[in-house]
Amino acid sequence: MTKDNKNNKNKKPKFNMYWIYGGVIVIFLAMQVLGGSGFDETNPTTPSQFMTFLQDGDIDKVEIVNRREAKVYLTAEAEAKDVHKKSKPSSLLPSSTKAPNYRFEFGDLQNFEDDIATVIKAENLDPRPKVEYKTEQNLWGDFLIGLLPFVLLIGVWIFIMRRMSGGSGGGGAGGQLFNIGKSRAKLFDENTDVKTSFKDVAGLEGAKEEVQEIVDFLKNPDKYTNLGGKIPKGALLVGPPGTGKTLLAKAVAGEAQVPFFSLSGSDFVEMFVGVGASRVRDLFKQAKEKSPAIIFIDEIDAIGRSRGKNNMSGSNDERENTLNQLLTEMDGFGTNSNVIVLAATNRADVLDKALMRAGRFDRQIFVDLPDVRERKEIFEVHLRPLKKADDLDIDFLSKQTPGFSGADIANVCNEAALIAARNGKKAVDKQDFLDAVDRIVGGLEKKNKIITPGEKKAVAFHEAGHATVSWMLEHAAPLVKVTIVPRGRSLGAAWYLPEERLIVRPEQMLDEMCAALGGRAAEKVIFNQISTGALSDLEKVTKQARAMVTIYGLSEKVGNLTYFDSSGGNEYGFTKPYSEKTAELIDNEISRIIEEQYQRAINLLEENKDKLTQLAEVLLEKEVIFKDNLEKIFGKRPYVIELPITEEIQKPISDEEE
Ligand SMILES: Nc1ncnc2c1ncn2[C@@H]1O[C@H](COP(=O)(O)OP(=O)(O)OP(=O)(O)O)[C@@H](O)[C@H]1O
Ligand SMILES: [Zn+2]
Repeated sequence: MTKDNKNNKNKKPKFNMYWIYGGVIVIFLAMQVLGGSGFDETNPTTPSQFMTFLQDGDIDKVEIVNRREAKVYLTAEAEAKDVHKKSKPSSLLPSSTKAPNYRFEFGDLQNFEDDIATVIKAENLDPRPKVEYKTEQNLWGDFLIGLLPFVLLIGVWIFIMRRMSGGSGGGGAGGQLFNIGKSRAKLFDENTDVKTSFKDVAGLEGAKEEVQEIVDFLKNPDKYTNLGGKIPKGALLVGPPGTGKTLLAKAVAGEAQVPFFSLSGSDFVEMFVGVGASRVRDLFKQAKEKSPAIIFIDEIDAIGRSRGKNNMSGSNDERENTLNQLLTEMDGFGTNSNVIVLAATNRADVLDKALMRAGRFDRQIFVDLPDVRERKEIFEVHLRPLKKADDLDIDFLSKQTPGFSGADIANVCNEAALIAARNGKKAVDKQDFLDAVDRIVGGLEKKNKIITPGEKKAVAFHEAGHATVSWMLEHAAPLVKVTIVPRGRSLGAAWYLPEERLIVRPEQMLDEMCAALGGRAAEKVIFNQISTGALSDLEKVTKQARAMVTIYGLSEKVGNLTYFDSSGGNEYGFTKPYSEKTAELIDNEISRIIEEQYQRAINLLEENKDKLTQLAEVLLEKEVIFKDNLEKIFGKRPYVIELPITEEIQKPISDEEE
């Protein structure tokens, strides 16, 4: 905003504010009167009576209002026959008026919906009773409660507006004020802004294929509707943060050459009653005007969280109203409106089931963390704008970044460029990338952390111990990288490639325990003394051993039984489901298992003391070693771990020592 404008505004006389207050109140009142249903006194009934009517096939339609009240419309026959007379003291309303025959509050929406579905199925009702969802505003309650903070906040807001001079000219503070119910969606126009295409989205083959269909729907809707098919209204992109959900949605818009409305679920939520719902309404109105179009709602969980899971505060009415409005809009627009809603979430499991019903977000598209091959493609995309050294090995980089999301990789590339620039290099080379990866994995390298040479040696042997043992054992996870560079709170770490196993055999568990104990065993073998550095190893091993004995029934002495309770277990937690004698047996078994594996690790390391020492020395010198260094010392690993080709590496397991 220009200076003129600002001055202008400051000159405005004060009474103007009161004028605005008055206007708001009048408009608010009018909205309530026009929009609200008022009070209609229809006969109350109870949920169980309702279920009886439903079973008898006497129900034509149920309207679910505000997710807590049902309005019931009987079928014409039921009304004519005047059945259920006993349950309703006054006469039925004539069927020409559309007032419901009954209304009642049911407790939990989910249960209620389930009950209805069960009855419909059991009775095989035909025609099926209709179930519709509505939002209605309660005339005075919401109004009075909503008004006070509203007025106060408007005061504050106008104050802030005047100072910040935000907004785009014209209306000034007043204009801003009346825009509160307007959607905050960012519009990317097809001609100018939506330039993203599938080429910019690396990997994600499956997801791209699925959204390709949506592109098709948007481009040639007739092709589908001519055959009587219905165009889907929405799809849910589900996946961890930073995996490219927003990118994918944008690419759909770019490929279909349609406008793209983008906003986040939290944009709907304001402290004012009714604002969210009105924003939803406005958003859909805008999108329909520009149709075909895509609406993208990021973080839909902000409004779509299922009811009753996390609300104690009672402040969720507003969120629910917003959700209801969204559902109503999605149900409302015809299949021919050519607006497709894409929504993204990290957690589909917390979403209200109502969102996933047919005709809403009935498609789920999974956007997973990238595997090695996909990571390579993502690197290629983000390396394009960088000046990189000629010998940069992208395969190597993608192998070094298991568990990284697309956003992490974009971050690595950027960070590497910054590091190279800081060091005055002409091109970004391998070392810059490795430093960037380290920085992102474990925070800044603490080069200045005070660690004595003795400590460093101990850490090197400890980590070398892990590496040696896991190299020698068939079922231990193969190592990716070992480091003794202090980082964060840890002095060293080893990264493994975990295998995805569905069924784990005891040999595998034991090998893993042995490898985890390899650190302490190495300290014992080399220095004949142990340290506190193995805390996290011991914790892991103890848990594993306990699980073997008490959960998986893998101890012969305890037998084929489990003390695991899938129903959540004993809520009081002070009685054990076994006797003192068994408790002792369990303890003995746990320590026997651990002791055996410790001894095994010791023996292995005694036998390979020279190699262990060699490895530790390389570690001390280089601080970081990879698989290749291990192969130089030990030769090729005799055991090949067969990894599925595509789904290779999940998150690295890092074993960190305090
Ligand atoms: N598959 C990919 N190909 C290329 N770049 C990607 C990919 N995935 C992510 N990125 C990069 O990461 C950035 C962030 O991704 P995006 O915002 O789409 O993630 P998101 O899944 O929507 O994350 P969030 O759940 O946090 O909203 C993108 O702008 C892009 O630079
Ligand atoms: Zn360790």
